[in-house]
Amino acid sequence: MAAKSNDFTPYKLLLMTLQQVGKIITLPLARSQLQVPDTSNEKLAAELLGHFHSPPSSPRGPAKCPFSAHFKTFAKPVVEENNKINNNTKGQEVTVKPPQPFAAMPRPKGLPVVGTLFDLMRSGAAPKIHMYCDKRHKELGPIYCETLGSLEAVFVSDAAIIKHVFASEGRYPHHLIPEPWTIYNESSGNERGLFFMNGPLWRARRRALNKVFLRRSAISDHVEDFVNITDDLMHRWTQMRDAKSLEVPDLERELYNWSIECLGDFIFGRRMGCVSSGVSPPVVDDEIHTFVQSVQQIFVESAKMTTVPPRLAYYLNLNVWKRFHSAVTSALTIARSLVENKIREIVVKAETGEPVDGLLAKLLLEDKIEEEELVRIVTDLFLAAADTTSHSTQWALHLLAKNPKCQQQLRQEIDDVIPKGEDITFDKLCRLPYARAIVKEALRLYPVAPFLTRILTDDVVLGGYKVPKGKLVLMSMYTTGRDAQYFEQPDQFLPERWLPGSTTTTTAPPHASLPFGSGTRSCIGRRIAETQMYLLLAQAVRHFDIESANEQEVDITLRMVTTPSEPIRLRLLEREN
Ligand code: HEM
Repeated sequence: MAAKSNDFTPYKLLLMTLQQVGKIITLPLARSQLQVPDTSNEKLAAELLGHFHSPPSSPRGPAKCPFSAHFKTFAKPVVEENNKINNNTKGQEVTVKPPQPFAAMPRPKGLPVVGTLFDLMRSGAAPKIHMYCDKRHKELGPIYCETLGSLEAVFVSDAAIIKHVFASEGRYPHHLIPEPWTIYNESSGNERGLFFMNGPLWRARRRALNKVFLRRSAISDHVEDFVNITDDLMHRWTQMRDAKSLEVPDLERELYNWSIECLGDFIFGRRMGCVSSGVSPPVVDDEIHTFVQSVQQIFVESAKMTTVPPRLAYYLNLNVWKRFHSAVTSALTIARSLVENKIREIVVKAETGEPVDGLLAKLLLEDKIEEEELVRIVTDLFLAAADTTSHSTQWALHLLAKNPKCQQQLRQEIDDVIPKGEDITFDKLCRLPYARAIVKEALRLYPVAPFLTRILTDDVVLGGYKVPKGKLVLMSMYTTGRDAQYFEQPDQFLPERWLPGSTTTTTAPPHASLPFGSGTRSCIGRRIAETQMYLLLAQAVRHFDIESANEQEVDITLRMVTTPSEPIRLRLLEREN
């Protein structure tokens, strides 16, 4: 792609740099640009809820299935009255004063043009923006407005206000799209998949995909394959551990490949070859190998553009932009070929009267989504799935490694629900409340998307201030998840806080921890991701006693998503099975 360097003056370049540097902060928020279920799917949600086994009841109400909170958001959108009543954080109703103008909202002092951008740079820039905003909330309260370069946003860390943001998101929720991806789409005239769509098209596609992604049978049919993939990974880890340190090299890549393998199985109905059961590298054909590498590269290069303003990188055709551009193009090209092959297979089957099923067949034949659009949807599903699931699983394993008692309790639960030698099924995975609590707790402490984003589609009163339509709202989920008013000992890993009857059972409102977002644009892959994570954690503690080999505290570094500041190192001591 040619650089658009015409019409440049040094002054323009400087101005553009200042403007664009401000946008760097949009990048770590990237994951929150993905989202969605559909409020109109009440029937589907009710049907799905009906299918689930109910775990024991909690002090806060009747028993819930692991996914019920998620589906209920589709079934019954919350609507609150805007100006008359406000819920405080304890859920009590308080009469509020008439709303104040937007200009009265607390703001940090900043410079003209760049706002407080230099404060952010001094605090570690984009990779540490979750900490920067956490500090701001402590100074300015649960709602404030800040201008960082060219980006003005309202930051919110109060569960009741967050709930109200989602209740006001309207029929077509709007979120922030990461800038490199917007530029790629604009410059190549390329349209993209679900999380780049907006308005009625997004809604129609989301409804079609909800039917596949949220149906119990859609996931349960794949659990056997997920079990085989995870078994292979465990065998591989057993064999590939370093003889002395017992560590698995490059855990991040191992989990990344596992997450791609599971999603590939879900979408294409076949193994991709990214996970082998032995030490040797997986036998994977060149096309899939390049696809996986390209998808990963897209994240690596996007993350680098948190320090180089993306539009500047694009205009100057910098190497980082060239690599990003070529990775996206390559991923789209290979996704096209994978989808085309699958379509050919479906057509042949349909012609010979063989039953055709699976995600692509449904979208193609029932929902009449065209091939080109399917390519975009599939590519973006891989983008949304791979890093999120692998990093979340990595954090959960790290926390387990540091908490041997939790490992033991998980092992006990698994042995009770799935005695050794019995098949692992979706139903049984739904009956592991402690595994579920571990995942919830890991995601509370390390939310993949530390900020959820919405661009307001109407004027809304938030926290007593009139916020005009079109404003960007960033919900600081990292801060809310670690807020002592919601969670006792907020920095401690205490999975039992999510279980009924424990001394630490949380009474936090649901919007205090939303790792998969909320409302009609929340994560469509939640059930797949959770199923995969329960399975992997269960298998891992069955096979190994896990110890942490990290010598110092592992911190968060945002690289588009919440990632560890140094590689997670696990020592895997094989257990007698
Ligand atoms: C632990 C793993 C995962 C986490 C923590 C996660 C988290 C999220 C979050 C926070 C959002 C934005 C929600 C909002 O703004 O309300 C989102 C959206 C999305 N996620 Fe996930 N996700 C995960 C796995 C997956 C998987 C496995 C897939 C695909 C199968 C997926 C596909 C998507 C898509 C397509 C969207 C955008 C939906 C839309 O715009 O309609 N995610 N995810």
